[in-house]
Amino acid sequence: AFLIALHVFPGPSAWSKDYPIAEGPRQSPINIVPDEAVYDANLPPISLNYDNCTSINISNNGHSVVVEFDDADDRSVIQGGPLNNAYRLKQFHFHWGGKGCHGSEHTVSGKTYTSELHLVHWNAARYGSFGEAVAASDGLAVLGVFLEIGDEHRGLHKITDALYMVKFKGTVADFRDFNPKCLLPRSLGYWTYPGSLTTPPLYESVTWIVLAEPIEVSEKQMGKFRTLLFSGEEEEVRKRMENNFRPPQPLNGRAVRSNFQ
Ligand SMILES: NS(=O)(=O)c1ccc(C(=O)NCc2c(F)c(F)c(F)c(F)c2F)cc1
Ligand SMILES: [Zn+2]
Repeated sequence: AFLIALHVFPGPSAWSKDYPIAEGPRQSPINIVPDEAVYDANLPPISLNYDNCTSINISNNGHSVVVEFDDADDRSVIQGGPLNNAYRLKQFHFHWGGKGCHGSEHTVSGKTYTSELHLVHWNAARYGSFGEAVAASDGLAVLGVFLEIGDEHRGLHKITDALYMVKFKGTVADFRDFNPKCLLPRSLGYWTYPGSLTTPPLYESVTWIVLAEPIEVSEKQMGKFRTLLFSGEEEEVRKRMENNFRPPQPLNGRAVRSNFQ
């Protein structure tokens, strides 16, 4: 049964067969070791300008739940930090576990969090579309935010209350006027390193910016993520969407820098 499972829905360990870059030099996620991170006093703060962002929809793509934004102009961008120009917000999505405290993609000295939010931005100063930027070494900037179990998160409610509309793979629903700024922790202290997409095609095109301070969400809110399904409405076998995270990959000598001591 295990071998059938591996064949039917190949997990991360099987990706290198179809995507040899899975064993490339700058893969993500990684285990971040704060004591080995290089404090870089020249790293400016991250600047997020989401005030005029336009969310469009929320969808279940069979891997995660994704909120897409209108990226036709520079209305919502991230800049500063390790970035040489403004990167446009395209979408955000989450990775999470089953019950318990694993589920994040990045780990911190081996510690896993219950979930990880990824805000995906692309370099519109240099590339004409997300599809073009996604394969370029400086094409993407992903802001990672850890989620840990604690008090209920008021900003997350709008998302968890919409999940019932996108239970099945391939479902999409309107999702307007959501500003992801409410999902950020108080501090924007971060680690940054050159990495990749954490799902196929695993392109090594991501400047990762991982915030050190987690946000708190309740077990009840996380439970709603686990009511999503990997499977489509027509499939007879229902597979709960959980554990959609890739484990940490070799650092291969990359420097992880921090803007805090
Ligand atoms: N977990 S993460 O590292 O933050 C991550 C971020 C974005 C994507 C993504 O956009 N995939 C779909 C996708 C592609 F993978 C493409 F290569 C492409 F050209 C697309 F247009 C596209 F939507 C995958 C993983
Ligand atoms: Zn992700």
